[in-house]
Amino acid sequence: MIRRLFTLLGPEHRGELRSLLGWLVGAAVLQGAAFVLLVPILRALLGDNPDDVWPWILALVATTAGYGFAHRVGLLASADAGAGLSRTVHHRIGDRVAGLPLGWFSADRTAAVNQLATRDVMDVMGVFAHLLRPLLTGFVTPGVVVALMYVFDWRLALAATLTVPMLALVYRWSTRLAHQADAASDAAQVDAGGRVLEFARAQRVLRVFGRGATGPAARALDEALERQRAAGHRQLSVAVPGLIGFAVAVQAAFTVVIILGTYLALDGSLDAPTLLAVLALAARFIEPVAEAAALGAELQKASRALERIENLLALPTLPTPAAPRHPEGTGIELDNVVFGYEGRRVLSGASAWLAEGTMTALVGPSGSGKTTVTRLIARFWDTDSGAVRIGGVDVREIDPDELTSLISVVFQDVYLFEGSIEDNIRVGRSGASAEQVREAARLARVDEIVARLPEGWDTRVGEGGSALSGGERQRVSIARAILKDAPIVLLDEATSALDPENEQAVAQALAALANNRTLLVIAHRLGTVMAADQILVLERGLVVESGTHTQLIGTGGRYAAFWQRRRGAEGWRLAPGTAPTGEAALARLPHPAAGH
Ligand SMILES: Nc1ncnc2c1ncn2[C@@H]1O[C@H](COP(=O)(O)OP(=O)(O)OP(=O)(O)O)[C@@H](O)[C@H]1O
Repeated sequence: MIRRLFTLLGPEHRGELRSLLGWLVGAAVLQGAAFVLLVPILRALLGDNPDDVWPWILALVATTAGYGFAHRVGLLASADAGAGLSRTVHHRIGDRVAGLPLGWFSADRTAAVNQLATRDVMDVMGVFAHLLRPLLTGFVTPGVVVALMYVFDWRLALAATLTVPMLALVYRWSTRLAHQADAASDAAQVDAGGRVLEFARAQRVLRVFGRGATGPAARALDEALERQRAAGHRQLSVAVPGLIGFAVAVQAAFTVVIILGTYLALDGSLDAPTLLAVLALAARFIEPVAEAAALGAELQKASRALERIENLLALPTLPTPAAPRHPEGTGIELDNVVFGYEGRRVLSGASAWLAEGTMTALVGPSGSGKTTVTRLIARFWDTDSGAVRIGGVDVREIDPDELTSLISVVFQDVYLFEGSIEDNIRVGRSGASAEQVREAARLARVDEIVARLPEGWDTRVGEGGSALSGGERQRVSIARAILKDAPIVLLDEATSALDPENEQAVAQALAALANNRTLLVIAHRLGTVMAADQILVLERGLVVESGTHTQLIGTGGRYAAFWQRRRGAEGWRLAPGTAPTGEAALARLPHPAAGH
């Protein structure tokens, strides 16, 4: 366990931890020595020459002072090590989580990471802060006593030594029982935690259907909580016999020593003062040893927490290039890209070229992999085969920081942080001046939103940005991207129905963003599709058509069929600001499954 902790913490903490261990072991050894000094002191006091006691008393004072000092330094070092450990482990977890592919973050795993970063780190930290000292005292101190007893009476010392394997066996049995019970209870607890999260997240949907407190989600939660309660109960009933068993074993071991001591004393081969001292020692030891046994269960718990942390830290992150290359330009190439989620193929050889500084609209039926294409360009995942290149360089060979600085992503579901609109735009570039933020806001027409808000720029938008409409949130997000000024923009257009004014504002914001940038838009509005330099039609995992609106209409393929349909649709006018929302329209692109 200690070795695993050393590995987890890395070489920078090694010296500090070694000295902590040194002080704690030193304190335990001195404590054992101080206990054993009772024997010569009692012998001298009760012997023929009581004045012989003084050197022993001096030795006792020196040993006790040494123990006090080492104990104090050890205690302080324990607390420091605990705090340092939790900092380091939190950083390690943070670094690893930041490098994991986004696909890893399912609801269950998010709950597990939550538990890992809070409870598990605390449990592991507790090893240094609270467990190590009493555990060492419980094991090292009696060990030292037994070893030193050989100096005074080898027979009693031998008897005490012989009880050690028996104690060790019972101890292992008792901690194994505790381990089994705790593992089951931990699993039930994580499950219940996950269900609580799920229940809270699903509230909106559940309430719409009027099933908040009685539906299947609530039942699943109830059942998970019941399993947790039952596991807790089982945990106690399984672990308690082990603890009692160990306490009985400790008592038995000392009873053996005392009986032997009494026998030897009656026999005349052991003097009364030594017997008295042994009795005193025996009485003192039961408590720390039993306490250490109880802590063994805690140690097991910390060991399991440590294992979960180790497992997380062993997860493969997206590999970073050993010798990063700089892209030349911002043209994007999809070269025979094959990709699937957990084995389910989404893209099966998609190829396309997005010329630098142009706008490409990506269209295709729902689920055809449009969002996936943008994720692969931003390297949220790596392709299974084929390559995504930016400026001629495979994204896997570009330094991750450089890749991040090259790309702005505007999601469809824009998340706004608790704070003012200004704070939210500044996320794009934290060092931007107030003027730069205002200019970006003006270009994305966020200033109009600000004008109608009660406290203007200082209005707090609230977590998630619920104070703003979907189109307005997307305009804030576009302002972020304008401020970031990355040469590549990947944008998932808002599908929510927009009023004509908002529609026009979003279109203008997009136009401002497109300015000289390589822009890929998952287009849901026909106006956007029309404005693109190039349209890519994605279907069955392939780019089945590419070209301008005029070219694609001319070839009479998928896009043209969709277009014909739209032209026939009632009320459809192709003018900016009045185009019908495109999601429904694009969803009617002929789908292979529909036999087109
Ligand atoms: N994280 C994920 N894990 C597993 N499957 C996923 C994940 N994300 C998307 N998928 C699946 O991959 C397929 C393509 O999804 P993607 O979101 O790329 O399609 P899309 O064309 O953008 O769809 P839409 O227009 O509905 O947003 C879908 O079947 C989807 O269910």
